[in-house]
Amino acid sequence: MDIAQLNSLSYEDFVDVLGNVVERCPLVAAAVWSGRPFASVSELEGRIHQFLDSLPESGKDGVLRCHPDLAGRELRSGTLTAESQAEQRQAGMAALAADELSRLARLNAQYKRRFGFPFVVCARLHDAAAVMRLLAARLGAERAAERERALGEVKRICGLRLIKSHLLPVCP
Ligand SMILES: NC(=O)NC1=NC(=O)NC1=O
Repeated sequence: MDIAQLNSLSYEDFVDVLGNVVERCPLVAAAVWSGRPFASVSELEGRIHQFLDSLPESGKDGVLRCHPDLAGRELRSGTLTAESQAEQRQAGMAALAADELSRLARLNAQYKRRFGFPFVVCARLHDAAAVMRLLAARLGAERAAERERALGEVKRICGLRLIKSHLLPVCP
């Protein structure tokens, strides 16, 4: 699908196509539909970023809270979205040893207690060791800075999902 076809979609079809570029937040696609026609998918991506940045802190926290834990119960129960499933598997989350799994679960729980939202990273860009290192390092961050850092990861995940949907050129 090219940008002209995207611009011609009803908001229902637009949300069908783009509803999960931000994990479990179809509101984002539904909101940016108002901004069509987009000159390019990069412009669309920019509108998504603007929408996310415009949210109040509670809204940003809400977006983050829609993200499933890495190697969490949803990966184990097979209830992840297709995108998350592929991303987490690529980062080696389905192949962790028992001790790595329990360390990750402990760090995730510690992170959630501290920040009130889950640790979010663009899993496709890291392997399991890097994920652990990032999580341990970010535990010490200040809350407002960590919220922005996590939202940056949501934007990276969104960009890769736009590429996967053949909408965003590989080298934007
Ligand atoms: N908590 C997370 O970071 N989750 C995820 N990151 C991804 O890239 N895919 C996920 O499901």
